[in-house]
Amino acid sequence: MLAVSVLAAVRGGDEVRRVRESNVLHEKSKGKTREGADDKMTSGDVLSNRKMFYLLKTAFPNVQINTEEHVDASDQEIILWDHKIPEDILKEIATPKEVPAESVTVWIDPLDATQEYTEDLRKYVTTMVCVAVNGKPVLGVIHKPFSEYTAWAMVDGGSNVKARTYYNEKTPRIVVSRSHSGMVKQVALQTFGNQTTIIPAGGAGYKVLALLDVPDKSQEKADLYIHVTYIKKWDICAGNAILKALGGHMTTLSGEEISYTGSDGIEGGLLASIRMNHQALVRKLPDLEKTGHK
Ligand SMILES: Nc1ncnc2c1ncn2[C@@H]1O[C@H](COP(=O)(O)O)[C@@H](OP(=O)(O)O)[C@H]1O
Ligand SMILES: [Mg+2]
Repeated sequence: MLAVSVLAAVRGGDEVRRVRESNVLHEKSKGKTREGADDKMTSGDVLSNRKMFYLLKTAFPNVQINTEEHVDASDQEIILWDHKIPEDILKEIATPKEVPAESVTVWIDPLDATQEYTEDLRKYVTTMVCVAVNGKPVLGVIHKPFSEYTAWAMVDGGSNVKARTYYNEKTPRIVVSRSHSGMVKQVALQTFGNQTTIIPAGGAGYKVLALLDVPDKSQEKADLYIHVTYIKKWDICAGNAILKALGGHMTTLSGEEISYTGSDGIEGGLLASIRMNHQALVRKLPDLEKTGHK
């Protein structure tokens, strides 16, 4: 499943790159977010979604797959998997685990940072696949199509990415949304003081990678990732799985674990950290309901 997830992220990424390079994006709005921003979609999102969905669906017909973009019921594409498992995965994952198909939920984000994609800010764009078992994130893949970099990890399995050696817990550099920010800057400065550096960036995948030891030159580094507005599970599940596999945490702002079954969205904001006392960070954050910062 990890091998198929990596392949799906890479193949989806090929579509994302091809559409961007053609300069014909067919940009549309799917509607508005709760905060009134355009919820955008392009041919890059749709074509990537189709490739990623059918690769996973053909290889694993019995698992629930939740994708950001709509898949037409009349479209019965079959995309075969060649059953090749890359060497690095074989080397890292010594003991595969079997789970019943009914316990699995797959979350596909065919193009994270669509807003930035339309602005041609390529470094923020990722494709992501996440596999949850009984709602718990287990496998995560984040792929950067314009750098051809892929990070993957499996909880209690292995990974091709690791944490950095140092994180600044006192005055952290905090990566936040540049296009769905809400009151995140105020919350961050109120919690950690005015010395704290805020790094606005696109994409939830990009922001999780900012916390890790990623060789890609276009990747900024941060110590924490905070989000305060509504967000969808395909945006965050892969990052959550990778952080968890590496000993980090992604929770709501009040420290609750996120369950990756059922509804598509989460209301309680996000706090992502690694090699820090996550619960102590949660205690430091203001209660957003009370302060009206939600
Ligand atoms: N308030 C909100 N409502 C809906 N989607 C949101 C959101 N805040 C963030 N997202 C989605 O989460 C992803 C990361 O957001 P950001 O770049 O602002 O940090 C983007 O996904 P997509 O690009 O896949 O749509 C964005 O659309
Ligand atoms: Mg998307």
